[in-house]
Amino acid sequence: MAPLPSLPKFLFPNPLPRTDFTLHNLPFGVFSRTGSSMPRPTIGVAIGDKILDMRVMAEKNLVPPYFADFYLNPFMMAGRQAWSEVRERLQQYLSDSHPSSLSHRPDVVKEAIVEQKDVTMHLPAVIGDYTDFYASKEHATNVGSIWRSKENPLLPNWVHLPVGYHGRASTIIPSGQPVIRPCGQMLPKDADKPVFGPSKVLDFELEMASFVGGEFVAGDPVPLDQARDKIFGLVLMNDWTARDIQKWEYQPLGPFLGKSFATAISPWVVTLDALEPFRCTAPEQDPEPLPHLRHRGVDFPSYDIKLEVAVKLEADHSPETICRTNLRYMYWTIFQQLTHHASNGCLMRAGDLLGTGTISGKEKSSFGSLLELTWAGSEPLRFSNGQERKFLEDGDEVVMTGYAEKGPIRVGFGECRNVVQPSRVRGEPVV
Ligand SMILES: O=C(O)/C=C/C(=O)CC(=O)CC(=O)O
Ligand SMILES: [Ca+2]
Ligand SMILES: [Mg+2]
Repeated sequence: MAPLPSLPKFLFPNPLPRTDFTLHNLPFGVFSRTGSSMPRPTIGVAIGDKILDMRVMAEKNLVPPYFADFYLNPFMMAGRQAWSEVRERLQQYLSDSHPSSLSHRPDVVKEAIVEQKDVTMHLPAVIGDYTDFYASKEHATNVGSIWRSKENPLLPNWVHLPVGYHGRASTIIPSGQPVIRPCGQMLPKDADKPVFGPSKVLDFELEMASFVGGEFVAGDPVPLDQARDKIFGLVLMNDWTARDIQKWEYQPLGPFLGKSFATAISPWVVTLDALEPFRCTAPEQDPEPLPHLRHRGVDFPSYDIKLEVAVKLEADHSPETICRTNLRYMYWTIFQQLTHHASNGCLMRAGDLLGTGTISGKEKSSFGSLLELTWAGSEPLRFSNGQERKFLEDGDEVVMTGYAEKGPIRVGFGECRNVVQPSRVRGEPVV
């Protein structure tokens, strides 16, 4: 099949220089028109710098009625076949030459095409449950070396299962929303008693996350060879973390208030169908996992997705890249994560979010958190304007981006961007 053009000519008579949101991509999100007196969440599909309003498309019977919903949960629940059929129809509507092309329907184009600059993006789904994994061997080895033991950085279970914890869904926020520096308990260096106050060691974690979809039955596992049909798509994720709160609270039950204050995701969900050309091998697993977690006869269980973190220090500073990594470095795949999660009979629901865990590579420049990049603050990062950072300061903005590219095909995730605001107690900054 000849590759699709990047964008349809009838909507983009002047080609855009480069876009994440090509005809190959067609990611789904939820937006509202900025400044409208009654903003209501509306499902949209990103195309170039525009959005196709799916409520308008549903009202005109061009797509199934669940696209008139506020959120993507009903579509996520509809399952793999519906996802692929809708994708095919959208590619026809947005092509220049197909008989169903919207180029023949200027009335629909007029109503259904919105400029991205005129909207506010929201969370794409009502997220019932959120789980985060710890699946990059490089990341787990780094954190284990820094906090526990250089000799034995990984606990014995790590190579046998994707370690995870149940996170907080209520504080998942979309890109663009500020992150308020959290308060909490921490143990100052050399002190024997904890103190309470704003975190001094605020960090990001570069991750991706899967939106789960399809129907699930409580008690039934998700066999690994069916897991691909139960993941709707992926987003970028920043698992904001207060290292001082985390370090004091985490034993023996794992992350809690050091992470539950904010988890940010990029607003456009890129479907696995769109990512199909970018499937790739995952790192070899040694020891071999137990049979239910073994990828049998699947050569390409991972995805080649390039990921970056940039930090903007002040208004006139342009974001500087501090990390470049790739989803393909992750030891436990997104499918093994889902299968492990459901292996005890735990009910998954369409719209649940599974964070991959921080994605670090082998090189220092590919570490996915400041804890690793500055080795717990002992090696500060230097920026071109002369400033240094061990961890994040108020006003710093973290910008995560990701894309996959092969020949003429580009599928990007847009960005996940949040600025740090000072800590608040009853609305007042804490001094
Ligand atoms: O090693 C630890 O004690 C904790 C590590 C984490 O920060 C947990 C986490 O969020 C896992 C991850 O993102 O990979
Ligand atoms: Ca994490
Ligand atoms: Mg977090």
